[in-house]
Amino acid sequence: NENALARELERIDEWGGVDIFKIAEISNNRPLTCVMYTICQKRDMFSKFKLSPDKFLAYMMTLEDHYRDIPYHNSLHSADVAQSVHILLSSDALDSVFSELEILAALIASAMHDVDHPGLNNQYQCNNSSELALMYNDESVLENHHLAVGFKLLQQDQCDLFDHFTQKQWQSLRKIVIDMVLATDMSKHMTLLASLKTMVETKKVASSGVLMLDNYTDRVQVLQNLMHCADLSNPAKPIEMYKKWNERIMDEYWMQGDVERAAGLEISPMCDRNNTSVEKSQVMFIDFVVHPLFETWADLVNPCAQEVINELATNREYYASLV
Ligand SMILES: CC(=O)CCCOc1nc(Oc2ccc3c(c2)CO[B-]3(O)O)c(Cl)cc1C#N
Ligand SMILES: [Mg+2]
Ligand SMILES: [Zn+2]
Repeated sequence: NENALARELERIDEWGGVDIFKIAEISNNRPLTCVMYTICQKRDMFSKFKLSPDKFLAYMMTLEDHYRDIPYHNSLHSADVAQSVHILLSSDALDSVFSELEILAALIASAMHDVDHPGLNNQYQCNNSSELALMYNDESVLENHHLAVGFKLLQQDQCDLFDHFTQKQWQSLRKIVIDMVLATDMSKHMTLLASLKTMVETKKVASSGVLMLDNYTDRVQVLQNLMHCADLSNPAKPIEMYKKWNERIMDEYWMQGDVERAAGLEISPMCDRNNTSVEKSQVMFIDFVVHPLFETWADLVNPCAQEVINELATNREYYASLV
């Protein structure tokens, strides 16, 4: 079934072009390793950075093994985010805006960004004074954990993908990955979106139509918002995929609610299986979070994201019609 896998991965450059669920089925449940290997091959990363394919595969499989077998935050989701990041990075408005190292860092960040997610969110970690909340002082608890695990695994001998990098290359890659994964903490959403809006208002565009980003702060802000868009891209994908992702996130949220109810804790938003309207939650999530973010992103890379905005609007109407 290698050629079945190759065929399924052919449309990896298209938004919604790849059925991650099918990739998981035909790859013996290695969607993250397959998607990351394919993307890095297509972007010629192995020769650009002299990456060892063996170490790359060893690291990706180890990273994939450290995603838990939970309904949503498993390696399917990180494979999906990696593919979405790959496509968003290919927007014409971002053509040759980011260096190859920044692109590599963005891809590594997407693969790493939810590793070892316990299926119990930051609110639960803090309310429950968990080991992780204690470790990270209630600040972006899970996101700090994803990074710590992701980088720790890199240190294993057979996985040490960047051991030949110069100090400068390694420090640059590490800082971008940290800044991008920390930005996936939803408590940072409003700040991130505000910075994106400011950037859109003051954006400098070259005559060729590509964005002019002349300092690290601006560059990393675009990468952080790009990653955040990819992380929240389910509602902007073909409806059949969106519905599957939605079932999975609700299963995970309801499992958390069951744990909170049993522990006598206040049940987190959307986590009470006895009184959550799935459809209403999605309409609100799109109206208050996803659409404002994608609309601003579309303004930044105008007109590249128009098709994505249309898909999001169609999907919003689908759920609104069921409310
Ligand atoms: C059908 C979907 O659209 C599922 C996307 C996630 O659905 C939500 N996610 C939310 O917040 C997070 C967004 C990103 C992430 C996390 C939480 C933890 O790890 B992660 O980086 O994947 C909030 Cl507040 C609401 C919904 C809803 N519905
Ligand atoms: Mg996360
Ligand atoms: Zn995520």
